[in-house]
Amino acid sequence: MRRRILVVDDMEFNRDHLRKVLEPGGYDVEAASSGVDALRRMEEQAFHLVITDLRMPDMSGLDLLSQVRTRRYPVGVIVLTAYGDTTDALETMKAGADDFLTKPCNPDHLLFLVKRTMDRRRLIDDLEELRTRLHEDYSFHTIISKSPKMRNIFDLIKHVGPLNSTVLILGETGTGKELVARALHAASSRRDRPFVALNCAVLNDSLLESELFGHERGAFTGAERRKAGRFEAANGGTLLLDEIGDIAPAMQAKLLRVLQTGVFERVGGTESVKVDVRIVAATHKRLEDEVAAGRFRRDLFYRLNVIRVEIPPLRERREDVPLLAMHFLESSSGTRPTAVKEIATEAMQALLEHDWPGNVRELRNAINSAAAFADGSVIRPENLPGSLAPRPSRRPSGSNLIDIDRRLPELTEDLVGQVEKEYFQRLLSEYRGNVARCARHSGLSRRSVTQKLQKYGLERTDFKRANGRVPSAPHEAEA
Ligand SMILES: Nc1ncnc2c1ncn2[C@@H]1O[C@H](COP(=O)(O)OP(=O)(O)OP(=O)(O)O)[C@@H](O)[C@H]1O
Repeated sequence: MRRRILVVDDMEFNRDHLRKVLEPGGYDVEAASSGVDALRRMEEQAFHLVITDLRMPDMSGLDLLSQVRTRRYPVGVIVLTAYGDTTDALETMKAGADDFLTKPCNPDHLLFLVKRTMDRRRLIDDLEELRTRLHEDYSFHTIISKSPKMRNIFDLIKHVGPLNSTVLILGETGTGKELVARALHAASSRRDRPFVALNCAVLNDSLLESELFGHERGAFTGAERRKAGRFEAANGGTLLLDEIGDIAPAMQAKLLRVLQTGVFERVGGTESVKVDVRIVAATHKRLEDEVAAGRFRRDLFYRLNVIRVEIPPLRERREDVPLLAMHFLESSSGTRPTAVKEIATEAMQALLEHDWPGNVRELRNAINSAAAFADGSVIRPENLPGSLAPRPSRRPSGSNLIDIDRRLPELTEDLVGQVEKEYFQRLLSEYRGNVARCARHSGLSRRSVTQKLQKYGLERTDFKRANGRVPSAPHEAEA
């Protein structure tokens, strides 16, 4: 589907100019001669983007922007400002514009910003759609993902959730194992009964035993009353045994017995207690290796490994990074006085390139901390934790706000240059140096792509063997 853009300008010449650039770029363009005219058209049909002039006689671009945001039209807005007017540029961003562009517009720059804004908007729409779908389909805890591997897991949850079978969840730390366990519980008929979780790795053997099975009065010093364990607490519901790969052999034997018979005794007691509990076990370890090494009982492994869910690490589903980042940004903004609403392209690039050894938890923490450090409504690369910080040369020098204000056009151009260069590096990498395919993907002509490669000193032959990763620029590799 071609994307629809509404151009708003009181000068016919400017409207025509924008149309001439945007239509060959693959967009459908409608033009309005005033803010009022624009709002009327938006009532009648949906647009993907509005590009508006700032200064217009009846209603200014800022007023139009404020109407668009008040009426909650799901549309990106780019404002055209006069060259060198940094105050206007800042005002428009503060008022909620997605971007601004100084006049006269450079066609390539305009197309680049339009695509970037549309991509960002699409991300927000995807997130909304995912949320609605998750709510409708599963109505369980919010697991944000659009990766095919995770979607297979969603299907699995839907199918095996209602069964009583034991489930083994494998995945690195922070990949969302507990979320999946909760989702399984929510998808079962046990959903109105308790979901109980216990991290088996943090307790020593005897504490773990009494936590799991409870104890009788006087079972050990300090046991003044009978206490039910997690198995009893989870009766009728689901028990998540987290880090199951860390439990000692004696405890493995006791667990096996409960799984076989559904019966156990409290510590210090002789009475048999019978419970109806669905077991979900999780671990970051490769349990087969533990079995092979003699550290984990083979029979217990088979008991647990009835249905198996393997959650991929975040670095193997990088397409989830922007969605998750926006999700955490939105959920963290509720507690802050000034909402941080956006992640600058360069910061998003750093997020996309990081390997995330702590997976989604690390990403959540990074976004929360970056939002706390952000100066305005945008997370910039320098707000990210140290492990993600970009090379110092990318940062705008001069921390003084007035200095930055003065240099905003230059800094913006610089930043756009960096982003554009990275964009073309990624394109080349994705299409292994094939200019025709890069052109098709970006919507630019082959000639424009070739010019960009020359501008940024990119050699397409360097990318012929690249496989999805951006090779370092020659000077960076030497550094
Ligand atoms: N797909 C996801 N969508 C939204 N939030 C997620 C997702 N995956 C993980 N999270 C969040 O990341 C954090 C870590 O998730 P969780 O505790 O489920 O991971 P885990 O694999 O059980 O970690 P560990 O092995 O360290 O116990 C939680 O705050 C969780 O809500």
